[in-house]
Amino acid sequence: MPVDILKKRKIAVLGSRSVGKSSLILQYTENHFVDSYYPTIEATIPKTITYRGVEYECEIIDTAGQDEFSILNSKHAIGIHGFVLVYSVASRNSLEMVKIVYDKIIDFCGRASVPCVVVGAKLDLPNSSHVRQVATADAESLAKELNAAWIETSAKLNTNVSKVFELCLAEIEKSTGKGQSEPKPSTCLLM
Ligand SMILES: Nc1nc2c(ncn2[C@@H]2O[C@H](COP(=O)(O)OP(=O)(O)OP(=O)(O)O)[C@@H](O)[C@H]2O)c(=O)[nH]1
Repeated sequence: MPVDILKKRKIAVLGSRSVGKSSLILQYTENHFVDSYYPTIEATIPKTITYRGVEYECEIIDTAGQDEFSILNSKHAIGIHGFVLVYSVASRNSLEMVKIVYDKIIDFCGRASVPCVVVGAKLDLPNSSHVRQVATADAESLAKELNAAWIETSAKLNTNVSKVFELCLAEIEKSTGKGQSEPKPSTCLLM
């Protein structure tokens, strides 16, 4: 009888400070939301995800918020199968940070592209022009440029939260080469 290969996937969640990375993960893994803000240092959360009838043993890596000057931690680039890049729909800067972080990952890994989902968080915030700073069309077009999936979510209302991780697994599977049984995690570019 064939022995099933345990499908292990590492997913890193990156983006600016306070965009809602931890809240997204907490809602997904523990089904609750907290209004208070506690800056993340770093955490790895195990989660078994069943997607299209297949069980994946995932490690979701929650990271401290990045800015344009932060250096990408090698742990958040090497050995990662898929990336969730989060911005807040109420922060234009945080969308710009998605592109900056993506470019840092690409530079680090020396690959033309990496499996990625761009996530617009805090969808529940009022849709008025003085709150919402990111038009869906702008975010969608950035995701297209990065060859990434895109979705808007609310961790507060649990909208589209599980879809984020399913999309990420779909992107990872898409990147698996023909004849390859398992996707290659990102590696470091040797200079
Ligand atoms: N309205 C609303 N607020 C949210 C949502 N998600 C997160 N928040 C709030 O935004 C703040 C920051 O959320 P975090 O999840 O800690 O953000 P983070 O990106 O992990 O922050 P860092 O650890 O600094 O990188 C908290 O006060 C959350 O309650 C959401 O979907 N809707």
